[in-house]
Amino acid sequence: MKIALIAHDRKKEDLIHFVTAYQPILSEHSLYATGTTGRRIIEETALPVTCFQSGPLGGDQQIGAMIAQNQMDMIIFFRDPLTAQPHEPDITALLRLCDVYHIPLATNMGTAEVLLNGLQEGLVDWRLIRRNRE
Ligand SMILES: O=C(CO)COP(=O)(O)O
Repeated sequence: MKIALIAHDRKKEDLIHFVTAYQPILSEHSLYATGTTGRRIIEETALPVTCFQSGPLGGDQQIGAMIAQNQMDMIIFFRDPLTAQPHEPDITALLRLCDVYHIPLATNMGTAEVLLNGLQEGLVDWRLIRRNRE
């Protein structure tokens, strides 16, 4: 499964803790991330991550493009709801594409845990069928 990991600056620490805790599950999948988030994960875990541009420089849009091409299966995006982001339109566009293409999306740790446990249980296997059909 192709999973994108994204965190705003004040949520990066939370994401590192989450990724560390769920490393056994995440290591079975292909991981993608916006630039700074991805580099932090690579530095602090043993997981391989394909890094896109930093979010404000187009990383959210690159992940959105993968969704539009049916090449992304899940988004874990720890947003900071208390800080204005210069690239807010890109963030909104990414979340919108998740809804357009029915891509499972978690924007906080509670939901992310449910998603990864569901992934383990096979609840997202329909994505593989859908991705391989096109
Ligand atoms: O801004 C982001 C998502 O909108 C995250 O980008 P970075 O991972 O480069 O910090």
